[in-house]
Amino acid sequence: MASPRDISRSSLSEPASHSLSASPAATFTSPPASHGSFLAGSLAQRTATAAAKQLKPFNTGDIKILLLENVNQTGRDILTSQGYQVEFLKTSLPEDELIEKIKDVHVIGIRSKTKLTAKVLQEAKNLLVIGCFCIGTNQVDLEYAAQHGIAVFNSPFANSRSVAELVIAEIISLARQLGDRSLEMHRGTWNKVSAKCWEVRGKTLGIVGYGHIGSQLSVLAEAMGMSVVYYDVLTLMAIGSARQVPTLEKLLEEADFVTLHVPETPETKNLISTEQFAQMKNGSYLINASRGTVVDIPALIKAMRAGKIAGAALDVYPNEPAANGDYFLNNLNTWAEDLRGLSNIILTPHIGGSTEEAQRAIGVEVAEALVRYINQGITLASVNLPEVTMRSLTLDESNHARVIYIHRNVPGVLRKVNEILAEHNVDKQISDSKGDIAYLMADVSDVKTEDIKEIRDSLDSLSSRIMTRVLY
Ligand SMILES: NC(=O)C1=CN([C@@H]2O[C@H](COP(=O)(O)OP(=O)(O)OC[C@H]3O[C@@H](n4cnc5c(N)ncnc54)[C@H](O)[C@@H]3O)[C@@H](O)[C@H]2O)C=CC1
Ligand SMILES: O=C(O)C(=O)COP(=O)(O)O
Repeated sequence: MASPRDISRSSLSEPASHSLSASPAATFTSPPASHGSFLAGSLAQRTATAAAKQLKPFNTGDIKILLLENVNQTGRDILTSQGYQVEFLKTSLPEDELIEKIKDVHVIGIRSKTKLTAKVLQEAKNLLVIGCFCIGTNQVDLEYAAQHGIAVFNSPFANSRSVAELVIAEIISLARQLGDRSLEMHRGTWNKVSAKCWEVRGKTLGIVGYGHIGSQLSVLAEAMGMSVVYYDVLTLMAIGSARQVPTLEKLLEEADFVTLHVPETPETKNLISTEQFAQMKNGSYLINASRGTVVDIPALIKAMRAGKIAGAALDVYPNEPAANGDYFLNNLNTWAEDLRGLSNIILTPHIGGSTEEAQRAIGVEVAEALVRYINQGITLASVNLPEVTMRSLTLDESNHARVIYIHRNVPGVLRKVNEILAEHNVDKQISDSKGDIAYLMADVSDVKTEDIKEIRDSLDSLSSRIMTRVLY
């Protein structure tokens, strides 16, 4: 019986194609009822990248990839150069269209907008791996993906500097009311004022979440003569003269500028709400370039109308549109009109990580992780599967197969797997677990096409199996 992630035998009889330009026609088995195994090649097809002296894993032209949300050209080039079939869209998709498209693909690449919920992922019967071409992975049901053997990769810090620089710009812009002055000039009004405009030198910046972005920002802010305090759920080493404070309340009491750099979690939902605004200094400023759910926006509107908060910069919103255009926030959020009517508020369309440098670096990092996973089964830097790596097989090892067995982490599995592999020569084997998911990789030598089928079928029959892949 055909297995869910099998590529059909008819396509396997064609030679592997790795051309840059053409997407080879590939035949796929129709989507089966449940997740299962992935046979990615036959022994007859073994070929190699001459330069790298590495074995090509299978007919890469059979792999279908859907890239959404304008993933950078660098990433697209890396994926197409492998010979994969790459479909590219500039926007994210509404849920019904996403469900239709995801049914067919082995790989999906997204950014922060596309919600890969359990409802969507359960339709993705062929899906092997998700690439988040961004930092945040809150838009993906990571647990569901792990339980179904779908690896998830992201780019943990390639856009951190871009976000930190945007925040620096916003600190000065808010202190000098630059947004309002510029708008007035655009409307033809000359309004030269110094009242309630400040230097940032000597002021205190409070950073909530001292991770990649928060700590980078700390360095830049100190260089401008600011004092830095930070609050984090972890005890973290201070950079420069920054100082960790024990509670969020303490930070809010001390800071002239509060900036948020936490992930979206149940704990960070409405982290800054009415009570927290009351704890902030009179005339202080709030910046949110983390996730829209972290700030209670109606409470912010009230605090700004009351003059408690002198200015704010928001880059992220609880509901964001799928594509660029003349939407505005009003269609998605009831408070949008009130927000737009406030003074000294900078509203940007989630551009914290949107620089050429960041997008190029993310494209390369995530695409390379996808290629390593698709071709070699390497899970290094995966956010939801155990990290397992083995070196690539070389041309001299053309009679090898790489067996990947993703399984429930229950007692006795290794014994059963080794009984299956015992008939062959296992050159290398490595296995690791993360929670109740385990990942095993073994390189087996002197195997024939029939052996591969037998190994795969035997592993598929084990009750612990989540997914089996046999490469080469
Ligand atoms: N606006 C934009 O374009 C971008 C937004 N982001 C957002 O920024 C967030 C932060 O990014 P990174 O600094 O790279 O993440 P990170 O994971 O390096 O740092 C997050 C820090 O927040 C801390 N934290 C978690 N929960 C907390 C809580 N309840 N209270 C206080 N601290 C808490 C963590 O311990 C960690 O130190 C991302 O999760 C993403 O949502 C990231 C990149 C671009
Ligand atoms: O990297 C992140 O988490 C971001 O928020 C940036 O998202 P984007 O790639 O601009 O959709």
